[in-house]
Amino acid sequence: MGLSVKNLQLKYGKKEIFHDLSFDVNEGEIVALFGPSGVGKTSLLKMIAGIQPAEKEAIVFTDNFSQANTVLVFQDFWLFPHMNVVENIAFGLKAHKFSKDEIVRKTANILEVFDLLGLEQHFPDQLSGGQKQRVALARALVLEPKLLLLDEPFANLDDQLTRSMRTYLQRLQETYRFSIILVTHDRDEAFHLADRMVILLDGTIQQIGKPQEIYFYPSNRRVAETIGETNFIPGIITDRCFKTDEFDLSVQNPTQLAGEGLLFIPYGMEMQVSDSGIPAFIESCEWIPNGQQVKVRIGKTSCTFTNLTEKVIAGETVFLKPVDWLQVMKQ
Ligand SMILES: Nc1ncnc2c1ncn2[C@@H]1O[C@H](COP(=O)(O)OP(=O)(O)OP(=O)(O)O)[C@@H](O)[C@H]1O
Repeated sequence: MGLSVKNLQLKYGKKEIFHDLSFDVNEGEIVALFGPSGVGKTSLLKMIAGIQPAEKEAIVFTDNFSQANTVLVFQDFWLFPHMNVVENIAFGLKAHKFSKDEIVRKTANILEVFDLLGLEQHFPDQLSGGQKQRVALARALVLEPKLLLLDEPFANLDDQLTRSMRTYLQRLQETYRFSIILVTHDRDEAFHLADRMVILLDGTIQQIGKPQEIYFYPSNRRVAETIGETNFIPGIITDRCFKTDEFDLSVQNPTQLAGEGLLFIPYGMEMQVSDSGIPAFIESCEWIPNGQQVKVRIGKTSCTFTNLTEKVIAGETVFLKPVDWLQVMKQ
């Protein structure tokens, strides 16, 4: 392991932001902290970094992790405007009292790793967004942290730059095997980068799991809605059977619901176009880069699917069979 957060609380004055947060971060793991604005993600990173107080024993470093080798990179980079690129990168090394020779060697090395050669004498206001971000990451990684805390690292970059920076970060992480806690609003970013996601909602952790687990099997309706791309079909649950006027289906019923409930089908669930199953009237088909986005009506409910096994045509009625188990939820 590396970091354990145990029953962590946060209040500002009388206002409780979160309570009882517990999760672990393992060596070499990328954990995405995902939740809406104001849920306390930045405060949590600051507590882990030790720049905001936390209760004793609530943040525990193990193995060779420690607060001293944890580095936080803020959303807006916080580069020192009066220092050039080299001075910004060397700042932390000087503060940690590395020798002059070591500072020169480490700085030269990281400039190369981050593709910053030629920009050494530039000041932050002479750099593009992507370059500033690379300097901010270089300044953090030159300290060789075991744990890197990233607060919305790509929020100020355009889509193309974000994609290339994500790949860049992944490559570095694979090479140096540090752990990352990544705070993000961006679901796709979390899906793309994280080994596990921590879903923070309404002052508590709602679910911890691999991105695919959370996408296909969210623990409740709030998580499903926060992740997005959700179809909910109302019906009646009896044991492991879900029934509507149009179809019935064997389902997963992890919380043993009974009576009125919802069948949850994420847009990306693989649905086989078949000669029996859920009857679906095809309302429209749209081309999307990953295939076809199909809008259908199932009973009275409009649904969207992006992973049908066959092409379909608007106006026809087909039958759909989920390739995997579907899950029911409370209304
Ligand atoms: N020093 C402070 N004093 C009082 N309230 C604060 C302080 N810092 C943050 N807050 C409040 O605590 C809540 C959580 O803030 P925080 O920045 O940690 O959330 P967040 O999830 O990171 O939000 P965002 O995604 O918008 O950055 C917010 O309502 C914020 O206004």
